Amino acid sequence: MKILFAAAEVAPLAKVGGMADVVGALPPILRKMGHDVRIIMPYYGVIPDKLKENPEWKWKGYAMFQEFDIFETVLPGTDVPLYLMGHGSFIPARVYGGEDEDWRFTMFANAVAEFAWNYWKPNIIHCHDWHTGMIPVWMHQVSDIGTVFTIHNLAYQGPWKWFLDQITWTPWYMDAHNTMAGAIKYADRVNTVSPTYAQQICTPAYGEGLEGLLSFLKPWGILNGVDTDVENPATDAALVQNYSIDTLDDRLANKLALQKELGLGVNPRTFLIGMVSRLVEQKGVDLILQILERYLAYTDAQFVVLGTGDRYYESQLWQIAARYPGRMSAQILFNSALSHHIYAGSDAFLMPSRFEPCGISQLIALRYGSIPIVRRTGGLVDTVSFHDPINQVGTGFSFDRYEPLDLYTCMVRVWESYRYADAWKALQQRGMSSNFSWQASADKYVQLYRSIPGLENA
Ligand SMILES: Nc1ncnc2c1ncn2[C@@H]1O[C@H](COP(=O)(O)OP(=O)(O)O[C@H]2O[C@H](CO)[C@@H](O)[C@H](O)[C@H]2O)[C@@H](O)[C@H]1O
Repeated sequence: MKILFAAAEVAPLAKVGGMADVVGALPPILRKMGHDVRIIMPYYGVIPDKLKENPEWKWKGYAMFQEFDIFETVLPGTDVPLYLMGHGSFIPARVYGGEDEDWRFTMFANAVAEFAWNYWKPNIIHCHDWHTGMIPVWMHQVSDIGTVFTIHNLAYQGPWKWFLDQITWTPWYMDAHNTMAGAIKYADRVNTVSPTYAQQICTPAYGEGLEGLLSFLKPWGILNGVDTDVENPATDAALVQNYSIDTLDDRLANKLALQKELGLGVNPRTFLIGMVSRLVEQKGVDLILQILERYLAYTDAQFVVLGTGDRYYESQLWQIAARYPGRMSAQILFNSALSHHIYAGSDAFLMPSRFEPCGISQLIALRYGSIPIVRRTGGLVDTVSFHDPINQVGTGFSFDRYEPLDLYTCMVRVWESYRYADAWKALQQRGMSSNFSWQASADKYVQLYRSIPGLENA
């Protein structure tokens, strides 16, 4: 099967969150399974520094009255052909933001459609989030190119139809009020990234206004995986000490190094909670802010947070950290190496999300032996099971209601459980041996592609 992945983020070249991990990890596996998978993404100003060789110029096309260039290279560390769509609006060193964001990504979507019509024709274009949402709308009447639309974040729905009408060609049949709604309505198949979230978005509580459409279409839920080559504590070059499930005691060196690196009190037995996250409403930061000071006052725990996002959350976390020197560190930046220090050095990993399509951070935490503390929602339900110390089952701690008290009591429970070193070690080992490799997900994506009429045997 010929499959073209189109996305705004692809790891390791341009990553803001988990979508980049997915689009960076799934194509190499599908390629190993024998499919001709290629990726297309915008040629951001940050990319040239991350490539060893200059990409080769291949083709010039036109989209929304703009000329764009197509360059070809391979996704670093893989044999997956990668096409970079070059246009002046993508040169600034950012992925999202800016006043032209809606226009810029709609033009990218249009360029991908032109590319697929005129340069390399796939059987399927696999689109990710609203940035590529107009592709299924335009391809709706093209019989030999199918479309799959994957929802990573339903909260961002892209430009409204009236704006699309002004900037681009919206087909006469497009009966949808914004880009995301159009993608959902006209894609041949729609999925999201976990079975539980696939059900939740069919309800008003999680559907972001699209629950009617979604409950009618019943999206597939295919769980994300984790890239086991990249996210591997036994080989991770960012760590001061590599370790595995069999050499778990070696892990401690990473905790001591993290405490030192971030100016926390260096003590092997002090319970250390880590968090690596976009600092946005979705991730439950408001809940944390309501209880954090009380928690730091009641326990001796340390807390490290790495992330960027909403200015209010950034400054609140920073201010609390300033009030608790040696106990808390707020790192308001994006830094992959530091994120790995946190996964490897923290005892527990906090993710009290308001909603969570799947979540990759908790999967990385499990692999690195940091015990997830999660709210039972979306993909967190499907990936973290409740720790029961008596029966020695489960991989993490969770709470149900989106309430500060529920998070607080859960975090106190975790702090107390940490004192039982043997049970804690067994819990870490169960987490580290859970299997969330991409292969199972890749098999399901192939099933999804083949469920499109005409592609049964492709
Ligand atoms: N400041 C920082 N520095 C370094 N690394 C950082 C960082 N902030 C975040 N990261 C990294 O970004 C990734 C976050 O991925 P998640 O899937 O957990 O959440 P996200 O909401 O971004 O993804 C969305 O898309 C994915 C993919 O489908 C879904 O799993 C998820 O539920 C959905 O919200 C992790 O690899 C994490 O380590």
